[in-house]
Amino acid sequence: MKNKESKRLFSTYNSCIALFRSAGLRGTSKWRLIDCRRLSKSTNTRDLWVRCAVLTATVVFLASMMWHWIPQKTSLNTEHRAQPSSQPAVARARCSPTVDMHHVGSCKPFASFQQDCSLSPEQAYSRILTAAAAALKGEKVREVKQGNGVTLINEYLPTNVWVLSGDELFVFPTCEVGDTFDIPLPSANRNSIAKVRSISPRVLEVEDFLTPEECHELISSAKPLMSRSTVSAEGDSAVSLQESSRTSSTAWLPPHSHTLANKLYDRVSSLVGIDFRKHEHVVVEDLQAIDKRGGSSVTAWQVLRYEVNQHYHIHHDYFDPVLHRGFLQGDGRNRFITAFFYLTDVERGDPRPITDYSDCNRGLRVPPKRGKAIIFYSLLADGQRSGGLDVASWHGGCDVHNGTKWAANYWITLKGVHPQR
Ligand SMILES: O=C(O)CCC(=O)C(=O)O
Ligand SMILES: [Fe+2]
Repeated sequence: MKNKESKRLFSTYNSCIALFRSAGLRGTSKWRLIDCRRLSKSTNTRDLWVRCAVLTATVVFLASMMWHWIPQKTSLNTEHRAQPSSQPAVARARCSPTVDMHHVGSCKPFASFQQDCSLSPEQAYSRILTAAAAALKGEKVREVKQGNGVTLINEYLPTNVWVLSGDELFVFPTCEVGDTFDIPLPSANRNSIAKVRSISPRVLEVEDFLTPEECHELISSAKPLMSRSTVSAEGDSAVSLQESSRTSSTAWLPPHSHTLANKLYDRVSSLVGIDFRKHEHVVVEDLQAIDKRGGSSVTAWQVLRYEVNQHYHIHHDYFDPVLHRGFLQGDGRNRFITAFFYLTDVERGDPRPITDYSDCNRGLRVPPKRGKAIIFYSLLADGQRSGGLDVASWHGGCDVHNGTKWAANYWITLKGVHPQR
């Protein structure tokens, strides 16, 4: 009897273990609820089998639920990660139901547009082109940009957009001093922040636009080529004069620095929101563009060096039709944007104004800082084709008090403009 009983207990225990094993589990003493040893000691065998079967079925059921749940959770994660590429989260945030449309550089909208946020970004973009053309009475609308100069293709429209007609070029809207724009610089694989420093003239400042290594490379390429800076003679801009108003030294960078210059060409293009390659009437100015007699091959970089007490008195970068009539004949070229770069930190004794309207104690000051870019406009945004000059763009480089100031000019020039005064 004892033997029979122990056989029964043994077989109950084994069956219990077998059941759990088939469910991929272990019936151990740790798991009180499904402890095979305890179950096998029970005298009511049928009851034991029923309890054991119910427990096993529960465990199998729970296990299979978990089995399905884990892969499901993983696939949800995958979907979540995939979201940015299909862009619904980003695009929805950009979908403003009301979009104000502006002319280039303008802070006042000329029309508003009710957007259907259920449309795809492409459809939304093509609808705004149509709406802008209708609002502009059929004018040929070319492009719609955000405030930072980025074309709004494949994105829903934000609250404010800038509409470009014909061959109009993007101009930063300088609505409030301190406004900032996130500027993507694909050629540098990073973004920069452009900060509005002045509304009129339009002046924006961008910290760390150039890396310290790039500043160093521009300086060392220019160093052996420096000569006294000149100004264009009134009446004949092809004639360069040494004047007491500009006492710095200048070098136009030679082609051996083209690798850096080419890289920076694209970066400056992104900075000002204009694809230079796409517009025939946009040229970056090099020495030959100014000097009709030709000259050696150079890039668009004009590097400047100011020693103590050297300066460039206030002036305009545009060519005034009254003073430079000869120069403006031909292809009617004039400076539109000055991109100006500081290549060194100039030691600060007392604060020194750098950009100024009348004298060095008044006006907007932009302290030199290595890598910083300044953008300002010499032509009015709405006068790009007529050459509407922005008289407010007076500026200068004040006397350096301490150390050496290295800087560079990069002029974005338009062809075929007809200046008015
Ligand atoms: O050096 C500066 O701060 C200004 C230079 C300048 O305005 C120029 O070279 O046209
Ligand atoms: Fe200037």
